[in-house]
Amino acid sequence: MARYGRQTGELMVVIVTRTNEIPQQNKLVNEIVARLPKVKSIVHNMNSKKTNVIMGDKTEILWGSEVIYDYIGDIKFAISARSFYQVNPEQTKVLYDKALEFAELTGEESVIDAYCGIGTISLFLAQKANKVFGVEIVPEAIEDAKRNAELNGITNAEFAVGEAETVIPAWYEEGNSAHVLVVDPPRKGCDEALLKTIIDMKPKKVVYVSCNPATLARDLRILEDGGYKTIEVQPVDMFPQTTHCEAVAKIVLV
Ligand SMILES: C[S@@+](CC[C@H](N)C(=O)[O-])C[C@H]1O[C@@H](n2cnc3c(N)ncnc32)[C@H](O)[C@@H]1O
Repeated sequence: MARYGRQTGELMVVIVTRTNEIPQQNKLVNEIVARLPKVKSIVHNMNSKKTNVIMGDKTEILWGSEVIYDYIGDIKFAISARSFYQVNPEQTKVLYDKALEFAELTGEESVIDAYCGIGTISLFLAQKANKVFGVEIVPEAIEDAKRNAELNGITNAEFAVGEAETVIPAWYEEGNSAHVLVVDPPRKGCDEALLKTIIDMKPKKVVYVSCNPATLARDLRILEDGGYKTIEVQPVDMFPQTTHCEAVAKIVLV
C-alpha cells in the first residue's frame, strides 16, 4: 500500500505480508529508498487473516519515520500506517466543509465525532465549537489524532480509543451529552447500539458522513423513527469512475 501526502509530497510504503518474514528485506528497502526519493517511511504490516481487511494489527517501521504528514486546508495531519485517511485529496476538503456547514456551529456547542480516525473532521469542527470529543477504534489513529491536535495548537479536542457503540453509550450513562453528533462509519454503517444512544441522548443535530448509501438509508430510517428529520443529503464524488458515492446528511431533532 502506498500513501501520499498530496500537499507535502511525502510518501509512505506499507508492505503487507501474511507471515513475519520479508525475503531479502534489506535489499527491498534499499531499492525503494534509492528509486523513490519522496519516500519518508517504509512500514511492514503483518496480516495472517483471510479477510477483506488489508492490514493486520502488527506493524513495524523498516525505515524512516513512523508517520507522514499532509495538510487538508490549513490543518496539518500526521498519518500512520494503520490510520484511515481519505483517498481523494481534492474532494476531502469539499466533504469536510459540507459536514462543517451542516453542523451549523456557533462556538458554544459540545460535539461528538464518532469514528474520528486521525481527528480530521474533529479538528475542523474544533475551530468552530466549544469542545469536541472524538472516538475511534484504532489506537494508532487516536495517537495520531492527539498529536494532530497538538501540532495545530488545538486545545478543545479530546480523543478516546474504543468502539463508538460502547464508548458513547458509556459517556451518556455517565451524564454526558452533545449538541451535535457527527458520525462517519465504515461501509457497514452505525451499530444499532450507537443509533439507540443518539435517539436517547437527543443531540439537536446529527451530521452523517457515509460511504455507503444503502446503510445510510437504513440508519436514517432508524433515526427518523426515533424523532429525527433528514433535512438534506449531499452526495460528494470521492470515488470518480466507480459506482461508489460518498454522502453527507444533515439530520435534525424535531
Ligand atoms: C470512514 S473512516 C472515517 C475516519 C475519519 N472521519 C476521516 O474522515 O478520516 C471510518 C473510521 O471508523 C473506524 N471504526 C471502524 N469501526 C469502528 C467502531 N466500531 N467504533 C469506532 N471507530 C470505528 C475506522 O478505523 C475508521 O478510522
